[in-house]
Amino acid sequence: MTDEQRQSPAGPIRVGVFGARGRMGAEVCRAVDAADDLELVAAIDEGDGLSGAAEAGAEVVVDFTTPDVVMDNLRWCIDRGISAVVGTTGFTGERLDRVRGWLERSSPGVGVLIAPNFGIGAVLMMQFATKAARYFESVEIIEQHHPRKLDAPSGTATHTARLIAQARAAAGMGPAPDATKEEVPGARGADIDGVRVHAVRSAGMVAHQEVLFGTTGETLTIRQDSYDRVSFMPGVLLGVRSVRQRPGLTIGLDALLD
Ligand SMILES: NC(=O)C1=CN([C@@H]2O[C@H](COP(=O)(O)OP(=O)(O)OC[C@H]3O[C@@H](n4cnc5c(N)ncnc54)[C@H](O)[C@@H]3O)[C@@H](O)[C@H]2O)C=CC1
Ligand SMILES: O=C(O)C1=N[C@H](C(=O)O)C[C@H](O)C1
Repeated sequence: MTDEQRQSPAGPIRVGVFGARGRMGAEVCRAVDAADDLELVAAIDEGDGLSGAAEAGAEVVVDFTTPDVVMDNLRWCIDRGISAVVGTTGFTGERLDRVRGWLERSSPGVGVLIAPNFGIGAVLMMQFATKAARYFESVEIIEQHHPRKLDAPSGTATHTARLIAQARAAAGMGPAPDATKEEVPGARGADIDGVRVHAVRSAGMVAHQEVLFGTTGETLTIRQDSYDRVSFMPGVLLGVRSVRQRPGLTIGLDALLD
């Protein structure tokens, strides 16, 4: 990084992208390139080495890689005082605690935003589902994705299930009643904090989720569909523009939309 690069606080935000040749990373590179207030200074994928981002003076890194590598990437950013916007999945409670620990020991002002879903509709779908949770005895989540997705259930479905379980617990409700004996293991989906989650993988899909609630005589379905990865870009760019004003760890896009 040159002195000239360091001395441009009012200039465009200098952005690095990790996972730049992936489906999401490539879209993020295009979106950053097209934004007047952002400058794409590093586009890094597997095998490139991360140091190019520091050498180019990245102030914010956007990570869309894999659950296997994202923790090392984040540690690398935090150690160098680079803020990060993370869409990569795989964040358990234990992982989030580790990130918080790194941030407590980092230079002040480093922000990390980890969002299971950057789609505005998806954020609202999770909020609506959380609001509905206490009114319905039954709840099931059906997530549907493209068949090249590496993980199941999706980060969004896992996060939604946890939010619903917390809302039910706060209302004094336990898991949804279910008398079914599985004749084939997995027939009833995964159990996340007492909420059943079903993962569909199909050609022709991008990212979709339904939350199905049921009570006596009625059901409520809350559904969100991302038909194109551009749907995630307004949320990602909002994160890039905001993350340095939010030192520490922010989980989810909700706080940035208020
Ligand atoms: N939060 C959100 O809104 C969204 C999150 N995702 C998540 O983002 C992640 C990526 O998804 P896709 O782009 O579909 O996957 P992808 O497989 O198309 O892209 C991942 C990229 O990361 C690269 N990579 C692997 N190791 C790396 C390393 N050490 N350094 C730099 N690059 C590395 C791969 O070579 C690949 O190009 C997944 O976890 C997915 O679930 C996807 C869409 C939206
Ligand atoms: O891999 C994807 O495509 C997506 N991953 C995220 C997830 O696991 O929730 C977000 C969105 O569903 C797309």
